[in-house]
Amino acid sequence: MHARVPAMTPLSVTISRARLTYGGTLLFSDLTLELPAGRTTCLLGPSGVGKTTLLRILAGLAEPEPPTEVVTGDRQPLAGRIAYMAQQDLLLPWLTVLDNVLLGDRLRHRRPDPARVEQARALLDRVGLTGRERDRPAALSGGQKQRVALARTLMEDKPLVLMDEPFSALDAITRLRLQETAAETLAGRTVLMVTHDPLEALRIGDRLHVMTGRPAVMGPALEPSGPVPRRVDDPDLLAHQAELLRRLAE
Ligand SMILES: Nc1ncnc2c1ncn2[C@@H]1O[C@H](COP(=O)(O)OP(=O)(O)OP(=O)(O)O)[C@@H](O)[C@H]1O
Repeated sequence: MHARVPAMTPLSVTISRARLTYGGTLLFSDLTLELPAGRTTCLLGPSGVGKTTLLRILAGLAEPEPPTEVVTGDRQPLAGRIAYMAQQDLLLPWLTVLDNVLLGDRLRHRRPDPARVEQARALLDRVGLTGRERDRPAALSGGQKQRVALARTLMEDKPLVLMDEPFSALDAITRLRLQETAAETLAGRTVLMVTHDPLEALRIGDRLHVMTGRPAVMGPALEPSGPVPRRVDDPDLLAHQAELLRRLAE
């Protein structure tokens, strides 16, 4: 059975003229990034350039400076409409795998109804963790924990999904599989994903941006054609790979 995240109206989000200073160092100013509705945008760039910080601003976890503005397509605030998968898996060690996936429901003081439990089980199946529902996170490998965190993110019924290197702890084959799962289950969502892997970005991104420098600037969008997930031997993907590597090396 394929678990699909329920359909919802896609939401466009733009962060414009973003500015942030940490301890006297200007990380970026006048940084603008458009996230088209229902599309996956991938953000690449060297370590420390400020990718996570930009994600955290969108998630409401970092305070930007004026004149930063976050504008949504429906002009409603973003608060409460974001699913955020952080770099660390952030699973609660005292909860089972299944209850970690259902954490959002628990936090909203809702007893998960049987349909939600079924959806959580189906998502665990999709990420290859059937049979591990009753385990605690301590019994899982790093990659398995990351898969639970992915299932939890997919379980959240939010129009904007922020993912910070979601597949970094996975072996190459699991990584390819999970990229497919994510691309399929997140279809129709507006997604911003930070990754260090150009191939990953080219497989599942509709738009790719490279962020470089200090203060950081946002490179123009690279838009590989064709539906995602793209095959690793897709000629268009390979053609874009050279351009992406060139931008990263700049
Ligand atoms: N809370 C904070 N207080 C002070 N400095 C911070 C804070 N968070 C991040 N920084 C600094 O801001 C810069 C950007 O960090 P950020 O984590 O956004 O980079 P990144 O591009 O996501 O890096 P990586 O690819 O290594 O995850 C770094 O120099 C970091 O040390």
